[in-house]
Amino acid sequence: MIRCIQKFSELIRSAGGLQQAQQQSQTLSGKQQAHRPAHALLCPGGCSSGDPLYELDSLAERHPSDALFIAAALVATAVAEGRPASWLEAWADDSFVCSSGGSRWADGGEGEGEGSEDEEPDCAAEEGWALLHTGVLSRLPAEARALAAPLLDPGLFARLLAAVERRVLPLQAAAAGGEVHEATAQLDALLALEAADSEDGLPPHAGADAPAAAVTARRLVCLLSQQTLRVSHSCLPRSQLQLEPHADAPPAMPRARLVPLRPLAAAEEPPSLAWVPTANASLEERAAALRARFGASFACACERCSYEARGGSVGAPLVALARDAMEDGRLAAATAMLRARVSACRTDGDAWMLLGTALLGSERWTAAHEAWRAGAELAPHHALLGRQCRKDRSYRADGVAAAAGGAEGAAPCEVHALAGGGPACKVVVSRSPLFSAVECERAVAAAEAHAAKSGGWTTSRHRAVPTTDVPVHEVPELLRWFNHAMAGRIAPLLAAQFRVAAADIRVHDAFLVRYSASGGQAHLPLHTDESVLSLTVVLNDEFEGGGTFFADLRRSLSPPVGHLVAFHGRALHGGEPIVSGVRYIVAAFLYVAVEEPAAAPPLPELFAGCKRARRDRGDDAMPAGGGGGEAETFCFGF
Ligand SMILES: O=C(O)CCC(=O)C(=O)O
Ligand SMILES: [Fe+2]
Repeated sequence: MIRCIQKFSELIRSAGGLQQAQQQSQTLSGKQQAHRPAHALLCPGGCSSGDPLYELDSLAERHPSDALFIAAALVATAVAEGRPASWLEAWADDSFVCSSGGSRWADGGEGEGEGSEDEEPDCAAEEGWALLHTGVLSRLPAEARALAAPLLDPGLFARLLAAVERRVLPLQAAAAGGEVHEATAQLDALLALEAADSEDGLPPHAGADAPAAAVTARRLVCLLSQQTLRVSHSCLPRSQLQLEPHADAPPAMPRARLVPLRPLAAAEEPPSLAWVPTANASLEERAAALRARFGASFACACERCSYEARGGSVGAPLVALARDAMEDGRLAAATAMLRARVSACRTDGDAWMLLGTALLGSERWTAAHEAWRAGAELAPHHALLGRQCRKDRSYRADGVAAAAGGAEGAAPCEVHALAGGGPACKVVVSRSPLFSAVECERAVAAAEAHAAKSGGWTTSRHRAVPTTDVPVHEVPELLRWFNHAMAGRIAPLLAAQFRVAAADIRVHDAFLVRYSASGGQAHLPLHTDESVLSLTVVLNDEFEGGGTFFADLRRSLSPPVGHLVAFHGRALHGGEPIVSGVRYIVAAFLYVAVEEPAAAPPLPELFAGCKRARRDRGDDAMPAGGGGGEAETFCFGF
């Protein structure tokens, strides 16, 4: 049996997004990469009977409540994180709200309610401490043992157990019984205690700049049912633990649960979690971590280990392995697995779709679109592939590829060089309008009419940094206008400015964006686009503020109606907040078709030096309204 205490840092990371998740009522996803030192100290997985941690596990299991388990987790956390004994003392000794009865663990007078004196003395506290003490010390390096000793004190452990029974078990019961208000109120009190700790100069719980939500996670760890944690290890885990808002209306107690990371690789696949860091860890690194965790004879037999050990194997769940690799950012490995999959099973639409996505993530735009096209032909009933290909066709039909002329006659531009150095590392702004006011008005009217009859503007087509928009290819009038403009006016301008062949420019996505100062979206946070080149076309001027903000330039560019701003997709930029009115633009993400020799990245020399930017959105380069958090990559939807 493998039972694991907790993936603390995963919970903390999940909880970091908790408020966001509550707002967006969506669960967090994606495999978390985490170091789990507390778990490593306590996990009985791989141990056999006689090992103190195995015995502690059995003792905790025999006990009717989770108290022993939780108290041991707290001690292991304190040891693993180098906390002072006062951190555990604060847990054990505070006069924290105690709404339930007394404790069976309390030693002489520590238990609060009636009953504690009368109950049978329970030797599990002593026995539990002895097992914890021996087991944890045996896993610590010699030099860490002296530091851990004060945390492994028997009296402190007994008081901790008492406190867990007093405080945590009622919380658990309240949460389980649906008394979410009661549980939330008590949790708040715990958080107040935590805040007092920090004011006293105790180390903050999850690093100096951890968000407050991380603290919540620490406490919530204690609310988890042991049952949730009885899951075996796999380097290709089926699930992960996540904190989620309670389904009931807020204020409600968030809860942790196992969430699937992917579809089953095989019908009989058992549930699994990764108990060692697996993202970007080699077979050897994982094996070493697993041996350290589960004992010298532990050998992982998961699908990923088997596949990697044999250098690829027939019958491996390639799509599941590829998804996992993509989550870790191992895109070349994912691409190879998916290529193997689609040559073995040419009609696997999911594999073709993912292959395109992996190629896109590697900025192999041409190959990505080609994979989607080939997939749609071979798996004609695959809905996503079908949509993608219809979209690609709509921008090609009478569009960019038809641009006969080269750069000759292209409209002149004002050029702003960006840091990075390559010839494409710049922003260009047309010196004269490319579009008449009438054309722009018509485009806006077409988008508004489409939104009115099709249920409104879309707000979630783009994953990381969504705009409020209407996809150009879904509005025939807009599409005709846009394709015509691309071929005749935009592509020649881009060809002249960015030294690419006009006929090679392809549209990856195009959309008409609406910003509103009075409700709706008023700005777009800093981000990079999923494109080789991007452009915006200004469609109106009935607003104040606004413009396309460029971090490198530290300013917004906001030319008059009909003008175009174009830049390479790696430039960090955003939509400057508007302060009044409504702002409309067309935005387009473009790539350049290349004859791609199998593995070469496209246009290496053109973009040399233009690293894809990753900076905080809260950077002072961003004017008010930028918000906090990470700069994101703008990914398209349909
Ligand atoms: O609002 C703007 O000017 C920028 C829009 C943008 O960056 C985008 O849609 O990706
Ligand atoms: Fe953008």
